[in-house]
Amino acid sequence: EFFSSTSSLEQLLRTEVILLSELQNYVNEIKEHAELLQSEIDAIKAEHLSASDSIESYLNNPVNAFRLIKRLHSDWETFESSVESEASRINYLEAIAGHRENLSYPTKEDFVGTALALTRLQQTYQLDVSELASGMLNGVKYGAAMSWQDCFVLGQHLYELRDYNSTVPWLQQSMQLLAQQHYADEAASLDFMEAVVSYHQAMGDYQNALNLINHVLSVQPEERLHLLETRHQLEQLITDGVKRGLMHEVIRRPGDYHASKEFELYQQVCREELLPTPSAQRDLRCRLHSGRAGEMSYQPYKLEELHLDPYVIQVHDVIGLQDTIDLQQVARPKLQRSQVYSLGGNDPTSAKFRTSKGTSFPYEKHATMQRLRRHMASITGLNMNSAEHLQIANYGIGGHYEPHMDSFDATHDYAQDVDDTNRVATGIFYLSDVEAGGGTAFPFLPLLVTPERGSLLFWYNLHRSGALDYRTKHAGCPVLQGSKWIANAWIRLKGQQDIRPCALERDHEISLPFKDYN
Ligand SMILES: O=C(O)CCC(=O)C(=O)O
Ligand SMILES: [Fe+2]
Repeated sequence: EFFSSTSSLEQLLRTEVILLSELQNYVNEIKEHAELLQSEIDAIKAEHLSASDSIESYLNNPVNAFRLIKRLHSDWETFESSVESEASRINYLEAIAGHRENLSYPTKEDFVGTALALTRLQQTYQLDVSELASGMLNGVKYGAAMSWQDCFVLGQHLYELRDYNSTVPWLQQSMQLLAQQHYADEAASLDFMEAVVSYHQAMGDYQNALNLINHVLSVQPEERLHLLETRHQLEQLITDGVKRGLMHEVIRRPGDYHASKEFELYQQVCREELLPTPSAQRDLRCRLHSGRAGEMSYQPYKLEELHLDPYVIQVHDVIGLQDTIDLQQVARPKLQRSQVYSLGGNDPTSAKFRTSKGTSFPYEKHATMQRLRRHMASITGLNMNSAEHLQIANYGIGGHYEPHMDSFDATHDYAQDVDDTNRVATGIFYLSDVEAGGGTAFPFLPLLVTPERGSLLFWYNLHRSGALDYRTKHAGCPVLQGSKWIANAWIRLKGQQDIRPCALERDHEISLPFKDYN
């Protein structure tokens, strides 16, 4: 599976480079073959030219007569068979068949994944489909433009997924691009547009159906009279304000998280529409923190408070560029599609709401990881003996992790867990910058943390009483541009009793309203 991380997409690019060179070989060979045939054609043409002066005297020459007969008797057959058994074609097809076995190819799941990722980006960041299709983001050109076929295939796919609201703008964009092609006025293009009219009609998107019919009729008013009837019906439906069709039939399931208030908050935080209030920011400080004595204290940490209650900090320049590169390098060959613990079950599975690739290591495995552990210990003062393995993850374009708690609720089966206590705190080392999107969002605070290479984001998931602090629900916003690398350090409660003593008073009420916010 390739779509979920940038690292594995590189393999697909390699596949394409090889396929391209095979195709180039094939083209070179057929060009050579074509040149050979051309020289034969030229020779025969020259012969015909000399014959054209006087056909009779030409044919009266026994040599010419022999040559004509010989050509038609055997040469033309040779041409035919040389076309028929063109070695280059066979070589090409054989080479490609061989590559099918050995090279990396995307699967249907990859295709679905990228299509979903594109619409996720479009929806989360409310991108303009025509801008996105033209390879622009916020007015900046970031990539190649999509063709009308690209947009159509994407729209068709979303249609199959019954995401009609996402289908509409892509089909609309596809038809607009088609109308700009030099072959737009040809019958085949207009037939295609007519077919797309039926899609819009079926969805109940009458306005786009009508616009498209009007366009087709404006190009071929005489030939497409059969559309007048449909046009009339559509106009009637629009005037009557009829709401019918697939778009209106999808019933929002009551538990549809993507339609919830919480999810809307999350998306607003990702878009930076929802920012911390000035009063929440007033008491925040940046300070130098010398860290726990005896640990990595040769240089004070640059600690920035992001939120006081719950306590969230970002510590800048904790590890160097080379460390982040090392960790990516070590993780790269081991990346697997990230798993999540699904509700009710303790078996991890891959899910649409978390698309990234990850792998984990015991800290002892690598000197850089041991350094991360000592930094964590020094900065937080917590006992790292109860830390889980370091988890390194990579998100590709559109990669995200929807809002979740890192700590476990009452359904967690500790009997199946190597550790028997909850995750008291989370540390995220950012191993890369992200060019656009991909922030860590806390919808309830509200807070968006920008990934900054070498920095550490840290917060407590639990109240001092040990109860879950629901305000720390957080998410990885979709990556809009770039490749996001993080290393997660989860610290368990065991062994922290003297460091962060349990509060005796009930301190968790404050976060209860966020428990089932939705
Ligand atoms: O990617 C992020 O910014 C957050 C990741 C996260 O929350 C997790 O892996 O548990
Ligand atoms: Fe998390």
